[in-house]
Amino acid sequence: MKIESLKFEGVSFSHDGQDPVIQNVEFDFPMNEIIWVKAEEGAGKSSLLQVLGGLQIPQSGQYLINGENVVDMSFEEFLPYRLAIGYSFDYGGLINNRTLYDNLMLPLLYHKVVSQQEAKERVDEMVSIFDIGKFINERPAHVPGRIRKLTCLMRSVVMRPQVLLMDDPSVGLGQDSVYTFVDYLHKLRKEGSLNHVFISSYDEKFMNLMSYQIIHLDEGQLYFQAVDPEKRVVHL
Ligand SMILES: Nc1ncnc2c1ncn2[C@@H]1O[C@H](COP(=O)(O)OP(=O)(O)OP(=O)(O)O)[C@@H](O)[C@H]1O
Repeated sequence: MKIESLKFEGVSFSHDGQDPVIQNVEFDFPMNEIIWVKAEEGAGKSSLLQVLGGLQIPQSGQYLINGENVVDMSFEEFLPYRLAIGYSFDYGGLINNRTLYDNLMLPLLYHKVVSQQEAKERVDEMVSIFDIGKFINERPAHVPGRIRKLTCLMRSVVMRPQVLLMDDPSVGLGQDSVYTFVDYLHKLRKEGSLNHVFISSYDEKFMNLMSYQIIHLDEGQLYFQAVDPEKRVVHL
Protein backbone atom coordinates (compact mmCIF):
# COMPACT_ATOMS: atom_id res chain seq x y z
CA MET A 1 0.00 0.00 0.00
CA LYS A 2 1.48 3.28 -1.09
CA ILE A 3 0.64 6.37 0.98
CA GLU A 4 -0.34 9.10 -1.43
CA SER A 5 -2.32 11.60 0.57
CA LEU A 6 -2.81 12.77 4.14
CA LYS A 7 -5.72 15.04 4.76
CA PHE A 8 -7.59 16.59 7.69
CA GLU A 9 -11.28 17.35 7.30
CA GLY A 10 -12.61 19.38 10.19
CA VAL A 11 -10.14 17.79 12.60
CA SER A 12 -10.08 18.92 16.22
CA PHE A 13 -7.82 17.48 18.86
CA SER A 14 -7.28 18.35 22.50
CA HIS A 15 -5.66 16.60 25.41
CA ASP A 16 -8.06 15.70 28.22
CA GLY A 17 -9.74 18.79 29.57
CA GLN A 18 -7.41 21.21 27.77
CA ASP A 19 -7.85 23.79 25.04
CA PRO A 20 -7.72 22.27 21.55
CA VAL A 21 -4.28 22.20 19.96
CA ILE A 22 -5.87 21.57 16.55
CA GLN A 23 -9.22 23.19 15.93
CA ASN A 24 -11.55 22.30 13.08
CA VAL A 25 -8.67 22.05 10.62
CA GLU A 26 -9.10 21.47 6.89
CA PHE A 27 -5.71 20.66 5.48
CA ASP A 28 -4.20 18.72 2.62
CA PHE A 29 -0.68 17.87 3.74
CA PRO A 30 2.02 18.47 1.14
CA MET A 31 3.40 15.11 0.04
CA ASN A 32 6.83 13.98 -1.13
CA GLU A 33 8.47 16.74 0.87
CA ILE A 34 10.43 17.29 4.01
CA ILE A 35 8.07 19.42 6.05
CA TRP A 36 9.30 21.55 8.92
CA VAL A 37 6.47 21.88 11.45
CA LYS A 38 6.92 25.19 13.24
CA ALA A 39 5.03 26.74 16.12
CA GLU A 40 5.56 28.45 19.43
CA GLU A 41 6.55 26.35 22.40
CA GLY A 42 3.66 24.24 23.62
CA ALA A 43 1.45 25.10 20.64
CA GLY A 44 0.95 21.46 19.76
CA LYS A 45 3.66 20.32 17.34
CA SER A 46 4.15 16.98 19.08
CA SER A 47 0.41 16.49 19.35
CA LEU A 48 -0.01 17.16 15.63
CA LEU A 49 2.68 14.62 14.77
CA GLN A 50 1.04 12.11 17.09
CA VAL A 51 -2.32 12.59 15.39
CA LEU A 52 -0.62 12.12 12.00
CA GLY A 53 0.91 8.89 13.30
CA GLY A 54 -2.40 7.61 14.60
CA LEU A 55 -1.09 7.68 18.17
CA GLN A 56 -3.67 10.25 19.22
CA ILE A 57 -7.24 10.15 18.03
CA PRO A 58 -8.98 13.41 17.10
CA GLN A 59 -12.20 14.12 19.00
CA SER A 60 -13.90 15.22 15.81
CA GLY A 61 -13.40 15.37 12.07
CA GLN A 62 -11.84 12.93 9.64
CA TYR A 63 -8.18 12.09 9.17
CA LEU A 64 -8.00 10.66 5.69
CA ILE A 65 -5.08 8.57 4.46
CA ASN A 66 -5.48 7.87 0.74
CA GLY A 67 -9.06 9.05 1.16
CA GLU A 68 -9.84 6.52 3.92
CA ASN A 69 -10.91 7.89 7.27
CA VAL A 70 -8.57 6.24 9.76
CA VAL A 71 -10.13 7.80 12.87
CA ASP A 72 -12.61 5.02 13.52
CA MET A 73 -10.48 2.17 12.26
CA SER A 74 -9.83 -0.86 14.41
CA PHE A 75 -6.27 -1.75 15.38
CA GLU A 76 -6.18 -4.37 12.61
CA GLU A 77 -7.60 -2.04 9.99
CA PHE A 78 -5.08 0.67 10.85
CA LEU A 79 -2.11 -1.73 10.97
CA PRO A 80 -1.03 -1.43 7.30
CA TYR A 81 -0.96 2.36 7.69
CA ARG A 82 0.88 2.15 10.98
CA LEU A 83 3.55 -0.05 9.43
CA ALA A 84 4.10 2.58 6.74
CA ILE A 85 4.56 5.38 9.29
CA GLY A 86 7.72 5.73 11.35
CA TYR A 87 8.04 8.10 14.26
CA SER A 88 10.40 9.21 16.96
CA PHE A 89 9.36 11.21 19.97
CA ASP A 90 12.08 12.36 22.34
CA TYR A 91 13.94 9.49 23.94
CA GLY A 92 10.80 7.49 24.48
CA GLY A 93 9.80 4.24 22.97
CA LEU A 94 12.86 2.07 23.45
CA ILE A 95 12.22 -1.12 25.39
CA ASN A 96 14.23 -0.78 28.60
CA ASN A 97 15.02 -4.39 29.26
CA ARG A 98 16.25 -5.22 25.76
CA THR A 99 19.56 -4.35 24.14
CA LEU A 100 19.85 -1.65 21.49
CA TYR A 101 20.29 -4.44 18.96
CA ASP A 102 17.02 -6.09 20.01
CA ASN A 103 15.28 -2.73 19.97
CA LEU A 104 16.23 -2.37 16.31
CA MET A 105 15.51 -5.97 15.35
CA LEU A 106 12.22 -6.53 17.17
CA PRO A 107 9.90 -4.41 15.00
CA LEU A 108 11.24 -6.14 11.88
CA LEU A 109 10.87 -9.62 13.33
CA TYR A 110 7.54 -8.99 15.05
CA HIS A 111 5.84 -7.69 11.93
CA LYS A 112 7.70 -10.15 9.70
CA VAL A 113 8.28 -7.50 7.06
CA VAL A 114 11.56 -9.12 6.03
CA SER A 115 13.26 -12.45 6.71
CA GLN A 116 15.43 -12.86 9.79
CA GLN A 117 18.53 -12.77 7.60
CA GLU A 118 17.48 -9.55 5.86
CA ALA A 119 16.57 -7.99 9.21
CA LYS A 120 20.01 -8.81 10.54
CA GLU A 121 21.72 -7.43 7.45
CA ARG A 122 19.69 -4.24 7.59
CA VAL A 123 20.38 -3.65 11.28
CA ASP A 124 24.07 -4.56 10.95
CA GLU A 125 24.42 -2.09 8.10
CA MET A 126 22.78 0.67 10.14
CA VAL A 127 24.92 -0.12 13.17
CA SER A 128 27.98 0.23 10.99
CA ILE A 129 26.82 3.47 9.32
CA PHE A 130 25.95 5.04 12.66
CA ASP A 131 29.02 3.58 14.34
CA ILE A 132 27.27 2.35 17.48
CA GLY A 133 28.75 -1.17 17.47
CA LYS A 134 30.39 -0.59 20.82
CA PHE A 135 27.01 -0.04 22.51
CA ILE A 136 24.81 -2.41 20.57
CA ASN A 137 24.59 -5.13 23.22
CA GLU A 138 23.84 -2.69 26.03
CA ARG A 139 20.42 -1.75 27.32
CA PRO A 140 19.17 1.81 26.77
CA ALA A 141 19.78 2.91 30.37
CA HIS A 142 23.45 1.90 30.11
CA VAL A 143 24.40 4.00 27.09
CA PRO A 144 25.01 7.76 26.75
CA GLY A 145 21.92 9.87 26.03
CA ARG A 146 23.11 10.73 22.54
CA ILE A 147 23.37 7.02 21.68
CA ARG A 148 19.87 6.45 23.07
CA LYS A 149 18.55 9.30 20.98
CA LEU A 150 20.34 8.01 17.90
CA THR A 151 18.90 4.54 18.45
CA CYS A 152 15.39 6.04 18.64
CA LEU A 153 15.99 7.73 15.30
CA MET A 154 17.44 4.57 13.78
CA ARG A 155 14.44 2.61 15.00
CA SER A 156 12.06 5.13 13.44
CA VAL A 157 13.44 4.26 9.99
CA VAL A 158 14.35 0.60 10.46
CA MET A 159 10.99 -0.52 9.04
CA ARG A 160 11.60 1.63 5.95
CA PRO A 161 8.52 3.79 6.48
CA GLN A 162 7.01 5.86 3.69
CA VAL A 163 6.03 8.57 6.16
CA LEU A 164 8.40 9.70 8.91
CA LEU A 165 7.36 11.86 11.87
CA MET A 166 10.11 13.24 14.07
CA ASP A 167 9.83 15.38 17.14
CA ASP A 168 12.98 17.42 17.84
CA PRO A 169 15.28 14.85 16.19
CA SER A 170 18.49 16.84 16.57
CA VAL A 171 18.14 17.52 20.30
CA GLY A 172 20.76 15.61 22.27
CA LEU A 173 22.31 13.97 19.20
CA GLY A 174 25.76 15.46 18.84
CA GLN A 175 27.01 17.04 15.63
CA ASP A 176 28.58 13.98 13.96
CA SER A 177 25.43 11.92 14.37
CA VAL A 178 23.32 14.81 13.06
CA TYR A 179 25.24 14.76 9.79
CA THR A 180 25.18 10.97 9.55
CA PHE A 181 21.46 10.90 10.22
CA VAL A 182 20.63 13.59 7.65
CA ASP A 183 22.77 11.75 5.08
CA TYR A 184 20.87 8.59 5.88
CA LEU A 185 17.51 10.31 5.43
CA HIS A 186 18.66 11.59 2.06
CA LYS A 187 19.78 8.09 1.10
CA LEU A 188 16.38 6.60 2.01
CA ARG A 189 14.61 9.33 0.06
CA LYS A 190 16.83 8.81 -2.95
CA GLU A 191 16.18 5.07 -2.85
CA GLY A 192 12.49 5.91 -2.88
CA SER A 193 11.44 4.04 0.27
CA LEU A 194 10.96 7.19 2.33
CA ASN A 195 8.73 9.80 0.75
CA HIS A 196 7.06 12.07 3.26
CA VAL A 197 8.93 13.55 6.23
CA PHE A 198 7.49 15.77 8.96
CA ILE A 199 9.88 17.29 11.48
CA SER A 200 9.17 19.44 14.49
CA SER A 201 12.30 21.35 15.44
CA TYR A 202 13.68 24.63 16.76
CA ASP A 203 17.03 23.85 15.21
CA GLU A 204 17.36 25.97 12.09
CA LYS A 205 20.93 24.86 11.47
CA PHE A 206 19.78 21.24 11.45
CA MET A 207 16.79 21.96 9.22
CA ASN A 208 18.99 23.86 6.78
CA LEU A 209 20.88 20.66 6.05
CA MET A 210 17.71 19.66 4.17
CA SER A 211 15.49 21.13 1.54
CA TYR A 212 12.17 21.72 3.29
CA GLN A 213 8.76 23.33 3.08
CA ILE A 214 7.08 24.74 6.18
CA ILE A 215 3.81 24.18 7.98
CA HIS A 216 3.00 26.63 10.76
CA LEU A 217 0.74 25.60 13.60
CA ASP A 218 -0.77 28.69 15.14
CA GLU A 219 -3.74 28.89 17.49
CA GLY A 220 -5.03 25.53 16.37
CA GLN A 221 -4.75 26.22 12.64
CA LEU A 222 -2.28 24.98 10.02
CA TYR A 223 -0.70 27.21 7.39
CA PHE A 224 1.54 26.14 4.54
CA GLN A 225 4.53 28.26 3.64
CA ALA A 226 6.35 27.41 0.43
CA VAL A 227 10.10 27.79 0.74
CA ASP A 228 12.29 28.52 -2.23
CA PRO A 229 15.46 26.47 -1.64
CA GLU A 230 17.52 29.17 -3.38
CA LYS A 231 16.57 31.70 -0.74
CA ARG A 232 17.59 29.65 2.27
CA VAL A 233 20.82 30.36 4.06
CA VAL A 234 22.70 27.14 4.57
CA HIS A 235 24.94 27.08 7.65
CA LEU A 236 27.31 24.16 7.44
N1 LIG B 1 -0.16 13.71 27.09
C1 LIG B 1 -0.63 14.94 27.37
N2 LIG B 1 -1.63 15.10 28.25
C2 LIG B 1 -2.12 16.32 28.52
N3 LIG B 1 -1.66 17.45 27.98
C3 LIG B 1 -0.66 17.36 27.10
C4 LIG B 1 -0.08 16.09 26.75
N4 LIG B 1 0.90 16.32 25.85
C5 LIG B 1 0.93 17.65 25.64
N5 LIG B 1 0.00 18.28 26.39
C6 LIG B 1 -0.28 19.72 26.38
O1 LIG B 1 -0.77 20.04 25.08
C7 LIG B 1 -0.20 21.26 24.62
C8 LIG B 1 0.59 21.01 23.35
O2 LIG B 1 1.70 20.21 23.66
P1 LIG B 1 2.72 19.70 22.56
O3 LIG B 1 3.78 18.93 23.27
O4 LIG B 1 1.98 19.03 21.48
O5 LIG B 1 3.30 21.07 22.02
P2 LIG B 1 4.70 21.35 21.31
O6 LIG B 1 4.46 22.51 20.41
O7 LIG B 1 5.22 20.11 20.72
O8 LIG B 1 5.58 21.75 22.53
P3 LIG B 1 7.17 21.98 22.59
O9 LIG B 1 7.43 23.24 21.84
O10 LIG B 1 7.43 22.13 24.04
O11 LIG B 1 7.81 20.77 21.97
C9 LIG B 1 0.64 21.80 25.76
O12 LIG B 1 -0.16 22.69 26.48
C10 LIG B 1 0.95 20.57 26.56
O13 LIG B 1 1.12 20.90 27.92
